[in-house]
Amino acid sequence: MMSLELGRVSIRSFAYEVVKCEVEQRLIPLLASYSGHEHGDLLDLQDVFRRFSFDCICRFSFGLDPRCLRSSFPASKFAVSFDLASKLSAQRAMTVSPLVWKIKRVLNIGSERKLREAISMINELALEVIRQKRKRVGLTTEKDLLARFVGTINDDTYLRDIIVSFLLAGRDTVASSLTSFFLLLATHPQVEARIRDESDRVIGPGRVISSYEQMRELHYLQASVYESMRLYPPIQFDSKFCLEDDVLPDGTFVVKGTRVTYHPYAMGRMEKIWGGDCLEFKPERWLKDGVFFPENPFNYPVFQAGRRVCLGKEMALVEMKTVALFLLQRFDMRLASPHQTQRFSPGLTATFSSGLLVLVRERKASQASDS
Ligand code: HEM
Repeated sequence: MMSLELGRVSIRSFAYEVVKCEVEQRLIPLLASYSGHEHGDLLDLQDVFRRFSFDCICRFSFGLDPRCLRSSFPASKFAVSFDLASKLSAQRAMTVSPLVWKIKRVLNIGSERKLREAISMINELALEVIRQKRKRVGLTTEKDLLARFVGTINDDTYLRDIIVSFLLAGRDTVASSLTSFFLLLATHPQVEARIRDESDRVIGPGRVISSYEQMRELHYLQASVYESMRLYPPIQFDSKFCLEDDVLPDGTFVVKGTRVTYHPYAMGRMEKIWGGDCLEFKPERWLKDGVFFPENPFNYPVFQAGRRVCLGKEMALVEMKTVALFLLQRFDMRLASPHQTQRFSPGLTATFSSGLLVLVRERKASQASDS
């Protein structure tokens, strides 16, 4: 049901409207307020994109606006509880023995107590949003996911779990993909220039994209986004547990109960799949005669593959491409420490441990239209 709904053009257009509004009304003004400080304020783009993606996914899923991206950088209760719950869950997954957290959970102490409190805060807020939404059924023309489902799903707890899983799935992943994309653009100015050229050719010099449909013609941009996630997949590895004895396509026998892990980060850097230049950032590898050509998803499992493929893939691509188009047209960004090696923090989603500090400069009107 959810995949059918997300496959509709109307929901993709709605995703585009949400993202465009957040970009124009919050992201651009925020970056503009940081531009012009030649040696001045550095902006942590990773933090900005986390706030941005939380606002977007909440508006898309619930029709709720946590306003995390206002320039005062307010801390939303919802976002703080989300952060805490994600961090504590990741820590659980990394403990040597699950026995430790299981005992803490039974005794309701330490990290398990904090996790329980954070989850109940999220659940309360989510249920309140659902109750409010039910009151408005038939009275408004809201287009978010929740509004599409309140009429057909009567079980509030089930509805809450669907929506919360969307927030979880669609926040840090998008923030991570945007952060590494802008890192790669900052270190590959020739790719940045080609994205601007393509945008000028398809959309028009100095003009901003006006519809979701226009985006389909931007093949080089699509290739750049895919290429960036090949090198920096937001979910670097993922595990599944085998329910029954099984045999993998290469003939490997897997006994029931085995944990099987696939590793998109390693796969994205394998010569066997991508050739000798696998470590280079080369969007061209995704183009045939200038047209984007997708790789077999089993070789590129960034959104997973098969029946449990990511349901928000299109929304994620819309978000990334919209942000790229608007920001590249308006700003130049330089890394504060161009030679710094980025290290990842431990966690469920790839995050740079020192953020991504940049200097922002607004492009002159002439540059923006002649690029
Ligand atoms: C670049 C951004 C994203 C990446 C790389 C990504 C990747 C993935 C991956 C690898 C999975 C499979 C996880 C598993 O089964 O263990 C997944 C599942 C999922 N994703 Fe995404 N995702 C992204 C953005 C989004 C967004 C924006 C949304 C929501 C609008 C979303 C919604 C979902 C949902 C609902 C599932 C669960 C599907 C199921 O269990 O059948 N994702 N995603």
